[in-house]
Amino acid sequence: MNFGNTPRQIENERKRILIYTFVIFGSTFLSTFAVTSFLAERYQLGFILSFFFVIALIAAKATKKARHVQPIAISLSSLLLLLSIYLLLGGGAEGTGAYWTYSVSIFMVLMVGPHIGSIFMALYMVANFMLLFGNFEFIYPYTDVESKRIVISSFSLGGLILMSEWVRVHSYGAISKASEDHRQLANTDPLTGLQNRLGTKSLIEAKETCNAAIVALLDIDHFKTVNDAHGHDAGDIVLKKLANLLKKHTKGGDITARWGGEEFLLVLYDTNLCSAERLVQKINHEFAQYRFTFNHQEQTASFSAGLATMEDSKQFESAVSIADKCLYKAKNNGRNKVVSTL
Ligand SMILES: Nc1nc2c(ncn2[C@@H]2O[C@H](COP(=O)(O)OP(=O)(O)OP(=O)(O)O)[C@@H](O)[C@H]2O)c(=O)[nH]1
Repeated sequence: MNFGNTPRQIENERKRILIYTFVIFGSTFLSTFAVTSFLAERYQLGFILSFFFVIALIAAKATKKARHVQPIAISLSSLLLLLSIYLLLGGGAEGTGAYWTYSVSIFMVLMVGPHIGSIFMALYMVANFMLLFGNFEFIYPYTDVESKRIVISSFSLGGLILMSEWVRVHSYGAISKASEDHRQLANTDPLTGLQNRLGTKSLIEAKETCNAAIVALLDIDHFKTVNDAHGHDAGDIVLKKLANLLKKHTKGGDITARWGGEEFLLVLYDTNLCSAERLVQKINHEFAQYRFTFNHQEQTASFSAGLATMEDSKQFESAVSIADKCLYKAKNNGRNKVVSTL
């Protein structure tokens, strides 16, 4: 059984299963009681139950095809509300119909969830109260004691099911949020707020395979000397400055990551090697121009970069490896350089 990954998909699959459950149990009961009603010459009840049996089968077929099952769930719940009212009114077989409305009303709420379910349950309760205490001529002649028992038990059952649905939805929301927060934490570099390796790989995997891009690997030059001269906190400031520059110069769809230590990675979409090289040169220039002040001393920093083309997501690892070779050349050629496969 696959419930999907997002809260929406999980909720959709939950409803799909509930509809199938209704179809399996409902159609068994409906068909059995339809036959017994016909045999007992309760033709109206027999026809109504047969109608709901057919509806259950149609719902099963529609649910199989539908991507989003909420409209089917709402339609079924509306029909179940009508079935409850009919059973209350007619009394089913010798007044037992009212008791069947308990399970029908539970299904009605479970299928649509607590928000819309509250409306259906409220309508059911109002109908229940009005029909049983309204002294109407057309309703099955329940005794006073029966009416009170049915109203009280259906109200307490309705309240309980709504409360448990609200608790389920809210606790489930909290679990989803906690799991999303953990996923974010696992995919993000805490110092710079950029993607880390894990986050980058999952973003790459999520992309269409045909997405071509340019991969750029950037490494701060002589970063150890910044740490040694001014301390680790000063080094962190340099890392954050470069991270902010990378964020500033990249677009929403691009990937900006801290690849490790003083190494950064860009995956630039909708561009070519030439334009990407110009962009990295521009970032390089801006970074080199920046004056840091550590312990009343001015300090500059630079980076070297290597760029390679990635034809599709599957080539990511090999593109990083080629970009790394270009980066190595940039370092060997005196640093503060951008080298591509051009
Ligand atoms: N401040 C700080 N330093 C870090 C962090 N991660 C790695 N480093 C430091 O980055 C330095 C990397 O040094 P090297 O690999 O020798 O590279 P480099 O000094 O930049 O020299 P080249 O790359 O050859 O130009 C090491 O001193 C690490 O301790 C970090 O999160 N914060």
